[in-house]
Amino acid sequence: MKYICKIDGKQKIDVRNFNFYYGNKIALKDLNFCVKENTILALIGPSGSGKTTLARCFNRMHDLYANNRYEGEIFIDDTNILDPKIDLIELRDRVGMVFQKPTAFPMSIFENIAFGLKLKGIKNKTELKDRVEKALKDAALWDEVKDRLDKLATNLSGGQQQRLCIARAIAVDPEVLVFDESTASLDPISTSKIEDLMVELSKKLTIIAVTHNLQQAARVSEYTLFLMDGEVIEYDKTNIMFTNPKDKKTQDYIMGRFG
Ligand SMILES: Nc1ncnc2c1ncn2[C@@H]1O[C@H](COP(=O)(O)OP(=O)(O)OP(=O)(O)O)[C@@H](O)[C@H]1O
Repeated sequence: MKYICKIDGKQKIDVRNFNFYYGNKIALKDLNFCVKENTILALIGPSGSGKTTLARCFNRMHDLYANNRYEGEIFIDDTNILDPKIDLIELRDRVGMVFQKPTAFPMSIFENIAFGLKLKGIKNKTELKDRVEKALKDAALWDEVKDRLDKLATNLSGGQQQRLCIARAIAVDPEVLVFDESTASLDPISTSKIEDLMVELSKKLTIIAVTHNLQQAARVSEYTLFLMDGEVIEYDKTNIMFTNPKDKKTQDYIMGRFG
């Protein structure tokens, strides 16, 4: 696979000669591509193609299991995040993740957001309050929860909990935000709110969004990367890929012939 970097803007992420293994099993093969800054890249592909595996490489989540192995390089700006010397806590502040299932912690709405800030060593009450408020505003949740910040977050609706997870992720000022099927368990109205939020957030940070929903990829992303069997089959501007896919496999997938 040749190196793909035909973005029309500043590059934020650069993936080079990258392979990923679960034990002896190779799950991502010879990935070479870059991601434009302050935009949304959609990762699409059939079930088992490696989308989640790739998403989890950007903040080294796979390090939780000893048999997982990365090869090659992933640069975020000038830092190779696969360098063994990298501080993983710092990396996970730079690269936030929002998962498929909303995961509010069983504590108050305020504490859900303050949690990560306190871990970063922020103790000043006024600063905590201001940053929690800003994160909730940026996640378009503030108006719905401002009068009940001390109430249990797990009582919020699924869509609200997902926006709470986004608020928690953005509270620590990440540069990159990875959404892994983050609207898959939500109703259409909540999905639409999250999509609007993704587009708004992408003005300030770089978003990678795994999705099975091709309409969603078409609605929100500027670029799309199509994966199959752990390989990049095609990478292009979304409007080009969806109207004029070059590879037969991409055409078949987009036409709903498999996956
Ligand atoms: N922990 C693991 N150990 C071994 N193999 C795994 C593990 N997790 C995923 N895989 C394998 O890696 C490949 C890629 O899986 P991955 O979950 O990344 O695909 P995906 O495109 O996200 O699929 P889906 O759309 O169904 O979520 C699959 O063959 C899967 O079986």
